[in-house]
Amino acid sequence: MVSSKKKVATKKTSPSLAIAKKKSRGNKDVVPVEAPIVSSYNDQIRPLLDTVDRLRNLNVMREGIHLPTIVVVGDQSSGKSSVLESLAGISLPRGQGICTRVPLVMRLQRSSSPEPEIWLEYSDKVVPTDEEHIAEAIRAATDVIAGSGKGVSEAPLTLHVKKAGVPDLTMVDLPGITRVPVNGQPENIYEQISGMIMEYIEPQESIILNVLSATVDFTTCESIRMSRKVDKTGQRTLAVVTKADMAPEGLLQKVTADDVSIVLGYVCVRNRIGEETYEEARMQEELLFKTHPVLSLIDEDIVGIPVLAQKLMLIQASMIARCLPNIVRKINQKLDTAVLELNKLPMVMASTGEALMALMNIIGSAKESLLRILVQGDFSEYPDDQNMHCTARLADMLSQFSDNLQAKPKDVSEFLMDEIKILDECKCVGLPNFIPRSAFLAILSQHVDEIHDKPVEFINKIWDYIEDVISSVIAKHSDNFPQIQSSIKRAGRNLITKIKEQSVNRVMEIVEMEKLTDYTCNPGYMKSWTQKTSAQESFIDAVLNNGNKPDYFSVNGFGNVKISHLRKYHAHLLIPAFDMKMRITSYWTIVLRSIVDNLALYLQLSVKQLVNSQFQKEIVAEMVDPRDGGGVEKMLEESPLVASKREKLKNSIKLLKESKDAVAAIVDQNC
Ligand SMILES: Nc1nc2c(ncn2[C@@H]2O[C@H](COP(=O)(O)OP(=O)(O)OP(=O)(O)O)[C@@H](O)[C@H]2O)c(=O)[nH]1
Repeated sequence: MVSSKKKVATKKTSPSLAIAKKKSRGNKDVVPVEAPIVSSYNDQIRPLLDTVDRLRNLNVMREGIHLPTIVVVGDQSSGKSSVLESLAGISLPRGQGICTRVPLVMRLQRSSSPEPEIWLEYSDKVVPTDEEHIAEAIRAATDVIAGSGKGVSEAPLTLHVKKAGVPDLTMVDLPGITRVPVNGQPENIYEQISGMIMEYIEPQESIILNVLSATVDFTTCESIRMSRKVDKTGQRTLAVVTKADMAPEGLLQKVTADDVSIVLGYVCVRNRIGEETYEEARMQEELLFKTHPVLSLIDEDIVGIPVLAQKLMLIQASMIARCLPNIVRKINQKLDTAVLELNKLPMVMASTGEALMALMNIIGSAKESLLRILVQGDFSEYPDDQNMHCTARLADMLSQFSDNLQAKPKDVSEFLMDEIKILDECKCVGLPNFIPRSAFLAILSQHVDEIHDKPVEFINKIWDYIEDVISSVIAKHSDNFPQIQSSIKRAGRNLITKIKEQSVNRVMEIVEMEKLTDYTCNPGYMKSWTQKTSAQESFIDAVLNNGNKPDYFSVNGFGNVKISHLRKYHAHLLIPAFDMKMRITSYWTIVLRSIVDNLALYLQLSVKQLVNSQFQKEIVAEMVDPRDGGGVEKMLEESPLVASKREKLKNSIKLLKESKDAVAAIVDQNC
């Protein structure tokens, strides 16, 4: 009967992940008496599995190294736990509704002992159990981890099964995906479960065992949607179709059509039902696929738990062989980085002298950094942080200030009126064509008052910026001494406050000086004044003599200005007013430039002084100040942060070294 059966379904396994050997359905001997994953255990594969197992034992995943793992996913009640049970020949919690509420890592290990050893591990606890009580023990452990309700938890539970007839195969069973929370489940149950599933199936090293119930349309399965997100082409997805007995019609078409693109292929199974023993269940499965009028048409290479078991073993072995070189590389890389980081941590200091030395080193290296970024324009230490490219940022700020200072102010009064008013107030008995110096100084003072705040604002902004820079440089260089960071930063802040005060005074002096004296040796002044004043005669003519009485007149450097309001003034007031306007305009341009120049030079000088001497002095003074509990002494106590960092790094190094040893044999063999 078997030989006459038409084989229709084709297998889609990739050549590297070849399927298990065929078995005759007529031969009753193939029904396993123990767990089904037995038979051909390849001696070449065994060392690979052992290596990964050792790495898993060492918990190398803690270091962010993913190991090849079979991850079982499926919609709720699709039969995930039943499949695992069938594979391992043990009872797991099964039923309607959510049973698996935490990631269950199932580690099957072949053992030569006739007595199975079974134990659970979770939250540093080891709970021995036996075949009859596994389900109960898992339920109890799940309640401890995820609470007794219906909630889920990300903390894994590991079930070790050391038993004759099972190979080293590690699978992770995850909670079934549910869209709608059932009674007592949190509202975000879907997000919680799907997040957990994604975390397990995302690594390229994971093999996705997608459990699909024959009773549903595969294209609507949430687990398919999720696995396709991380494995678009289905290269690392294998589908197990459960409940073949419940929905035999159309199953053949479903697995043949492969609407959901599963490259590693499908295996249709019938799990244990009710109180059947595993032996009975396997026999029933065998019988079902052999005799059922529809199911018997499916290719025998893709039906039954024994086929699934063989297939998984080969897929896992092949995945391990493929991933191991990369795992070895990652272990070495992570080990190197951890050793380097540990070496960078400061020594534990035994005396004040050592602490002082360490402090001087911090100050010295911070000072060097500041010198490079603030004075020399060398930002190689911070290539990607533009804020720390200080000379450029300071130049930007200066040029912005210069533009802002020299921006033409909006004229509040009409053309020449300020000058006329001041001249009128400064008039005295004397010849009319002399401009009183007091009038010129008065108008100059008016101009200075208008811009007075800008240089002060600028200098404050500059020091605020430098304070930020100093603070990040200090933080970087004292990273290993968090216990003194606040004192050093305080010293930096105090220093900037002092410098700011001095600078503001200095800047105000620079500005005030401009009020008192009108002086420049800049030839540009005479040139500009001569140019501007040459239009004086025609201007006066347009205001006073032009019969057309024009309302506007074009003045060089001012554009078309209104002149109609000036007709009521006498020429002996208009002429000096025009002259004074041209003088003050020519002079003011020079004053503004000189303010910018002075500030720029002053800034350079103060930054240099800050870095070269004040910085070091201020920090040392702060750190040895006994009022503050002696900052240097604080360095003797290792900060808890560094201590825990040191501990963590040491643990990582130990684990990575052990992992390196664990893979060494395999690496040597393959070299
Ligand atoms: N008839 C039949 N019933 C099955 C088969 N596989 C599983 N079941 C039943 O389907 C129900 C759900 O199976 P489980 O194995 O608990 O499903 P699960 O996906 O682990 O469930 P959750 O972890 O709660 O999402 C149980 O009552 C099983 O007995 C099968 O092949 N045939």
